[in-house]
Amino acid sequence: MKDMFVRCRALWRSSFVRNGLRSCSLKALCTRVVHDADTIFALSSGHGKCGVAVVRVSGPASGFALQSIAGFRHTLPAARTALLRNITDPHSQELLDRALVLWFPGPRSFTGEDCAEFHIHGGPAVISGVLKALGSLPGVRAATAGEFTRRAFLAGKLDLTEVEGLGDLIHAETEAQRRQALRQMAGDLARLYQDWSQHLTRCLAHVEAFIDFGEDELIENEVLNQVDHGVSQLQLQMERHLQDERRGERLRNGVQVVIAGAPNAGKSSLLNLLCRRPAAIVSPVPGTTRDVVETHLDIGGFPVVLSDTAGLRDTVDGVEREGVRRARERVDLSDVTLVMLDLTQLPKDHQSVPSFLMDHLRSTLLSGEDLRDSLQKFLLVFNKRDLLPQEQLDNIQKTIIHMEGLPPACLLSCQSGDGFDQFLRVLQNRLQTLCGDPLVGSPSLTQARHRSHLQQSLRALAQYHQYRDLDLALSAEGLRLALASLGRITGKVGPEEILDIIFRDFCIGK
Ligand SMILES: Nc1nc2c(ncn2[C@@H]2O[C@H](COP(=O)(O)OP(=O)(O)OP(=O)(O)O)[C@@H](O)[C@H]2O)c(=O)[nH]1
Ligand SMILES: [K+]
Ligand SMILES: [Mg+2]
Repeated sequence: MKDMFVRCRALWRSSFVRNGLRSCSLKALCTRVVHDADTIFALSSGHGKCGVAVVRVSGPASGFALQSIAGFRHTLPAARTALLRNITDPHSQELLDRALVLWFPGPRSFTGEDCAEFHIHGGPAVISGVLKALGSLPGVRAATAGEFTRRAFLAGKLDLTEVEGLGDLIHAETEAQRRQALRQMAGDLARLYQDWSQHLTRCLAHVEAFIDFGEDELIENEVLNQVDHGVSQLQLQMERHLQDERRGERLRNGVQVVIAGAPNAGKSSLLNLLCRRPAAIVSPVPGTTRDVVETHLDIGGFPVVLSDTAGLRDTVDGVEREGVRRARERVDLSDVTLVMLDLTQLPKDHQSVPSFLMDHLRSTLLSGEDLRDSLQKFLLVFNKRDLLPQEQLDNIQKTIIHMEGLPPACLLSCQSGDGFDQFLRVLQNRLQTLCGDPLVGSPSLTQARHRSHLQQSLRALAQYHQYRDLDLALSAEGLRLALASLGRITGKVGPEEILDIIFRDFCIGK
C-alpha cells in the first residue's frame, strides 16, 4: 500500500502526469488506483528474439497506460484501429520504440475489460524497456499465468470448456490436435453441455411444479411421464458420449504406442527409424535396452507417445528383470503394442509358424485370460526381412495372411528400410481409428475432468428414477445434483480450486 502511494506520488510529480492528467489530484489518482481492480500487462507473444512482439494490457488503467507511453494526451485512439506511435518512457520521456498500438474499450475485448495492445519490435531490450515502462505506472502490474483468460472467463466471454479448448490450441502440436482444440474453443462442447443443462433445468422445473401443485390436481401425471422420458433420453445421450473409447482424450494427450518383443528383435532400431534420430542404443548384444525410452512424435498428424522397452525374457539379472517388469507394465497401459519379431528366429518349416507365433505371444506378452482384448491392440512387426530369401518371405506372408485371429502384420527391415512405408500406413490407419476425425460427428470428450463430472451426473440421474415413485423430493434432488455436475464442466458451478487448476496450465500473457 505504502509502496503504491510512493509510486503514485512519483508519477504524479513527474511532468507527464501534471500535463496529461491535469484535472487529477494526487489523492484522486491514489483512490482510483487502490479502488479499481488491478490492470495487468504481459508479453503475449513467445519469448526470444523475434520480428514483432505483442504486449497486452487489460484493466481499468489500460487507457491511462496508452496515454502514458504512446503519447496520447487527453484522447484515446479510435477503437480497434492500429496506429503507428512513438513509445516513450513515462518518466524520462526516452524513446523506446516506434510501434503499432491498438485500443479495445471494454466490453468488446478479449477480457471484457478495457484493453490495449502494443505491437513492438521483438528485440529483448525493446521488450524489457516497454514492460518496465508499463510496470512503473500506478495500478499496473505484471500478469500471472493465465490471468487474461481468467478475466475473460469471469466476464462470461468464455466458458470453461472453451477456456480448455484455448489452452489446448496453444499447446497443440499436431494437425488433428489443432482441429479438435479449435472446435472446442469455438464452443461446440459448451453448446452440447449447455443444451443438456437446459433440458435438465426444464425437467427439474416440471418436477418441482408437480411437487407444489400436483396434489391440488392442477398438474396432470402426464407431466411426470414426460420428465421420465426426457431424463432417460438424456441418460442415453450421455452414455453414448462417454462410450467414445477415449478418442478425444487420446488425441489430446497422445496415443500410447509401445514397442515390445524378444531381445534383439530390433525394437530400438524401429524406434530410431520412427523418430529419425538415434534416441535408443542399438547393439548386437541381447538385453541392451533396460529402461523405457520414450519419445513424442507426430505420425500423420496424430500425436504419439512412443516407448521402446527391454526385450522380454526370463533372466536372473536384477536390473534387466526390473526392465522387463516395466516393459510389461507399458504394454498393459498401451493403446497400440507393436510386437516386434525377428524373421530369422521363425521355424524354417512354415507350417509350424502359426503355432510358434501363438506360443510366443502367450509366453511373452499375454499375461492373462483376456486374450482377445490384448490381441486387438497388437500389430505384429516382422523385422530383418533383408536376411531372408524372397521365396521364404512369400511363404511366411501367405501363412500369416491365412491365420485366423492373428493381429495385422507387417514385414520390414529396419536396416534397409524395405517395407517401412507400408508399415507406416498400417500404423496411421490404426491411429486414425483410435483418435477419430475431430471434425466429424458430435464433439469428443477431451478431458478426464469432463468424464468424471459426467459420470457423477449419470449417477444422480439414476437417483431420479430410483426415488421417482417413493419420494419425489429425493427424485428432484437427483436432478439438481446432475445439473450441478454438468455446471462444473462448463464452470457455471464450481469451487475456486477447479479454476486454479485449469488456469495454472496457461502461459503468462494468455
Ligand atoms: N540385418 C538386420 N539387422 C537388424 C535389423 N534391425 C536390427 N538389426 C540388428 O539387430 C541387432 C539388435 O537390434 P536392436 O535394435 O538393438 O534390438 P532390440 O530389440 O532393441 O534389442 P534389446 O534392446 O537388446 O532387446 C542390432 O545389431 C541391429 O543392428 C534389420 O532389419 N536387419
Ligand atoms: K540389442
Ligand atoms: Mg533395444
